[in-house]
Amino acid sequence: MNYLSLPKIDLHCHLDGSVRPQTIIDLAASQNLSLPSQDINEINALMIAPETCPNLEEYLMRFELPLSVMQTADAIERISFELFEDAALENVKYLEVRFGPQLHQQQGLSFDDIIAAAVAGMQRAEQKYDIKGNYILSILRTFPKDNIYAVIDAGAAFLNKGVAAFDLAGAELPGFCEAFIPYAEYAKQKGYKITIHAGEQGVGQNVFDAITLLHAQRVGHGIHITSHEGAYQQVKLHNVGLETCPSSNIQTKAVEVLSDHPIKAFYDDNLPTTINTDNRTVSNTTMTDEVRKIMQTFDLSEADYYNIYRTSIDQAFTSNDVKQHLLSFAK
Ligand SMILES: O=c1[nH]cnc2c1ncn2[C@@H]1O[C@H](CO)[C@@H](O)[C@H]1O
Ligand SMILES: [Zn+2]
Repeated sequence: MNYLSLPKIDLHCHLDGSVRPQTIIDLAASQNLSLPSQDINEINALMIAPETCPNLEEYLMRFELPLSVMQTADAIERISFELFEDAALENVKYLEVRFGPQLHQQQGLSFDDIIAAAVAGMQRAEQKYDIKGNYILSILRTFPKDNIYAVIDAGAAFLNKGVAAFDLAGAELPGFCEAFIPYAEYAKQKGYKITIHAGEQGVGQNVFDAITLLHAQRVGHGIHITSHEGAYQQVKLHNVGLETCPSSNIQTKAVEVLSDHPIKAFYDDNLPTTINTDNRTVSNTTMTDEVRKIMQTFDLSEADYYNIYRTSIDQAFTSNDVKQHLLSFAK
């Protein structure tokens, strides 16, 4: 099977976790920032999370270095373009990228500038390559909540013009959802779609809460629904898309080894299961690698792959026109 040439869809990919190492070196030089090293291999090693981190927090430390160079509009535009370019060159036909606008204000950029730059980079790539995309705005769960409405308001101007959805990311504690009910409600009213990181490090109850309290239409990872019958049934009942990210799930110890990943059981039980990268640099992966790993580990056929591809189309936060275009690549 030629995994590179398969048409692919990535619904869960973080901008700051997918920066090219060489771009970090270039941007640090042009921004007069000092780096721990100028050697591309050492920069790469600093950004790639170990094969198994003790926990999600250890994994999340890898984002500091890329974020240090992502504090200007030009840098964000470039990194956004390059991510869509990298994906297009491996036949990703549709890509939803998420990032946290709150993480890009170290030099005073406004939320509007930050979101506009990310969208502009995506649109430049859409002109050049056969790829379409949308942005998802991630709120950091561990950050002060005082500017969440401002992020939602700034992003609302880009809805249907490059921004599609609202997300919660960062460290996952049991019971985190309740504190975010008013923000998810507000985002929904403004017209955002909703996806929430849940059931990754935290308990299955978080997935149940994300669906029932925060209107999640998809969940990031969702692994721990395996040990929570109520959450499992909610996913099934409401056709909630499971954005699984196999390599990342091993690194953060959401699962021990790939053969233990519940993705095949989810697929066999007709849950809306998708394959995604999470972080191309931090997880040292590509969509081609993720698809290959899952297909080989679980002995999936080409027909199985296209079932998953069609589920990704169904779950994508995009227009019917784009969905029709994506279906044209399906077998
Ligand atoms: O797998 C993950 N689980 C939870 N949070 C994550 C994951 N990957 C990245 N981020 C967080 O999302 C922020 C915005 O992109 C990143 O800076 C990182 O803190
Ligand atoms: Zn993620």
